[in-house]
Amino acid sequence: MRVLASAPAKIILFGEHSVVYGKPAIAAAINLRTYVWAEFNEKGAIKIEAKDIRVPGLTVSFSEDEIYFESDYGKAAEVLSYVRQAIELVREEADRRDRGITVSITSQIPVGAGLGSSAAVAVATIGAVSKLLGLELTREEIGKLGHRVELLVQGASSGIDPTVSAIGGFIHYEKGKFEHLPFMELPIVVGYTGSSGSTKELVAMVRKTKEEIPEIIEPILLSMGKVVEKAREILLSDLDEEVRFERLGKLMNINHGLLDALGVSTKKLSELVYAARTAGALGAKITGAGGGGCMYALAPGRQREVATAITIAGGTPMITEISREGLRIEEVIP
Ligand SMILES: Nc1ncnc2c1ncn2[C@@H]1O[C@H](COP(=O)(O)OP(=O)(O)OP(=O)(O)O)[C@@H](O)[C@H]1O
Ligand SMILES: C[C@@](O)(CCO)CC(=O)[O-]
Ligand SMILES: [Mg+2]
Repeated sequence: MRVLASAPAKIILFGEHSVVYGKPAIAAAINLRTYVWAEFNEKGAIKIEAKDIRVPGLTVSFSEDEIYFESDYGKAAEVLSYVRQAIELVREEADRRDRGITVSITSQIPVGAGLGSSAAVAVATIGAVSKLLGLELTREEIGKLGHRVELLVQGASSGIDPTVSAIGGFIHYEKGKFEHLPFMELPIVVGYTGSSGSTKELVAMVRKTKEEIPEIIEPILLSMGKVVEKAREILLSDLDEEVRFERLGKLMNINHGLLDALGVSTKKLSELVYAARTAGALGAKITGAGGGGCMYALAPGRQREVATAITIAGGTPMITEISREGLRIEEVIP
């Protein structure tokens, strides 16, 4: 039997980092996907084929049943740890720790770019392997297992990324609980700096600063939570679209400033943010963990101009759409 599952990337509209400390956040699944094939192998081992993963300084290539690391083994093992943990967790849930499983991954999501590649690969792997082992899990349960994978690998995770990747759509998330927000098309442009940041390292860096100067960092996290609550209120209001976008844009700019204060922006991210605002975006901010990766801009009627400004500033614009669908079982071959 072979199973193909896929799971989407996400953007965090408001509340990254503060969500790790129990504050709310708002996120949406987007139309870039990671695909995972899962099948049994007779060797009782876990085998991972990650055909197109690109991590600076590391090349991993694979043959039928061997994995070659063209750099140090430690780094390669670390890169594949989300997938390995996802498989191990599902084998445990199914009480089939002995079962040999081969997974093969292809992905459209840039890695370490703030678009939730770690959550998408974990969720798609859990989806494919659980189906293979005959476990009946809901999307919500798969999101929770994805959260456990992120906790095991990163040490800290709010769970928002695996939740939105598993269930799809547009959500408000707080302390493991989510609420679907009304589906709406937002006129946004995502700008990719081309460089990556490690969520594990950025979350650890914020924690260290918080421990050093809690009297300064805690009020920032509190403000971020308030920005999210205000954004939710605006999204659920019946305000006129123009006013609504203008207010959301202002909140995005405040949220970006607060993230910058936490130290997770970079020169390039800020350049793309300011280029977008200058080209007429109502708001622009980092999305995801930062340290490189992506920003996004809200630009009703100005998406083309903002995309051009991002290109001129040295970034790669992506016009993305919100994906209603989360985890999908694409194919089951008996
Ligand atoms: N296609 C893939 N195959 C295998 N592992 C992957 C793949 N895509 C991502 N990963 C794993 O996820 C890691 C990147 O996750 P990380 O959380 O640091 O960034 P992200 O999820 O892309 O961004 P963010 O968490 O800010 O949304 C990679 O180093 C690798 O371990
Ligand atoms: C930085 C962070 O808040 C979002 C990463 O997309 C981490 C998390 O919520 O687990
Ligand atoms: Mg991640």
